[in-house]
Amino acid sequence: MPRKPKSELDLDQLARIERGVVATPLIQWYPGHIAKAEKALQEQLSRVDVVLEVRDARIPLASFHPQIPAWIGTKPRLLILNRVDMISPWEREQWQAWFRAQGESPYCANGQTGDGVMAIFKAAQAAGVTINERRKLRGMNPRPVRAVVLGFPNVGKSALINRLLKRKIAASAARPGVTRQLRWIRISDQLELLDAPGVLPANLKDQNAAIKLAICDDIGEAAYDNQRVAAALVDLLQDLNQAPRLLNRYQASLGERSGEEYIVYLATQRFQKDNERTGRQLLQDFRRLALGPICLERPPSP
Ligand SMILES: Nc1nc2c(ncn2[C@@H]2O[C@H](COP(=O)(O)OP(=O)(O)OP(=O)(O)O)[C@@H](O)[C@H]2O)c(=O)[nH]1
Repeated sequence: MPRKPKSELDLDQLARIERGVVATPLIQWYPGHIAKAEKALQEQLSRVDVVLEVRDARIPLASFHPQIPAWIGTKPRLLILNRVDMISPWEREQWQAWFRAQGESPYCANGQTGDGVMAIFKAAQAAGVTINERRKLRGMNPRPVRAVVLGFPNVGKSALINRLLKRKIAASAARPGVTRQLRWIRISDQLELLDAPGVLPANLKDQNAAIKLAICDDIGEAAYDNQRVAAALVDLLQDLNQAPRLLNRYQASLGERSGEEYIVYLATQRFQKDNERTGRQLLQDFRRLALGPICLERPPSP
């Protein structure tokens, strides 16, 4: 049986995206909430010396927030790939090499265990040395470096802050949208951090990125259909030659099925023909590592 082509944007949906309606075929999010969060954040950004940009290691490209470069201008920035425990060591090496080739040196971290956090702490403090040297020249007293932690919802910003602080101060939970307010937190005499709510671009036109964000639950208060997003995950696993993981987990082989067909098939085999529940379960299994550590993106070829 030939594989079915994946669903494409229909013209009406494309037109809505072009008109600036915040929508993608699968994912819909709420501009009011975003605008409010962004305004508050931009007000604070002028006070910030260094930016810690956190991305999800499972989707290092899709979790790039397109507005961050414009927001931070020339401020120093540390790139952090968090959730590195959720990808394989090989995938991690591939991505580090790719970023290095782009002139970036990402810090790899695990917000749950604190691995990699000390290096970030030191780098953020080091960025402040120049700032205080300049202040000294102007006859001003030194002050702690002010850093902001920025990234999509649920990428692990608060977990990283808690690890930096060695205690739980920032609310962190396994669902997006936990951090609601901007808050300055003093980490040490040399470092203050601004914990910001996860920020979503008001206008994400790349539907592939939106789907990956939804698969990883990095999309905040968005509405989407679990069944279709799970089908997209199956298609992605197939493209990454990772379909055997589905067989291992569910004893149901993908074969030549499309993602959508697989969900229906799996629902029949394992979930009393409940397609929605099957989609939800598959997404949950991926997010809880029941399918094993997997990076959903490969570094682009040079
Ligand atoms: N496996 C794993 N889980 C992590 C990691 N970092 C954070 N988490 C978990 O992911 C969930 C979300 O983390 P948060 O720190 O709340 O994420 P956030 O970016 O602050 O989320 P918002 O408040 O929505 O912006 C929590 O359950 C964390 O324990 C990591 O590196 N690996």
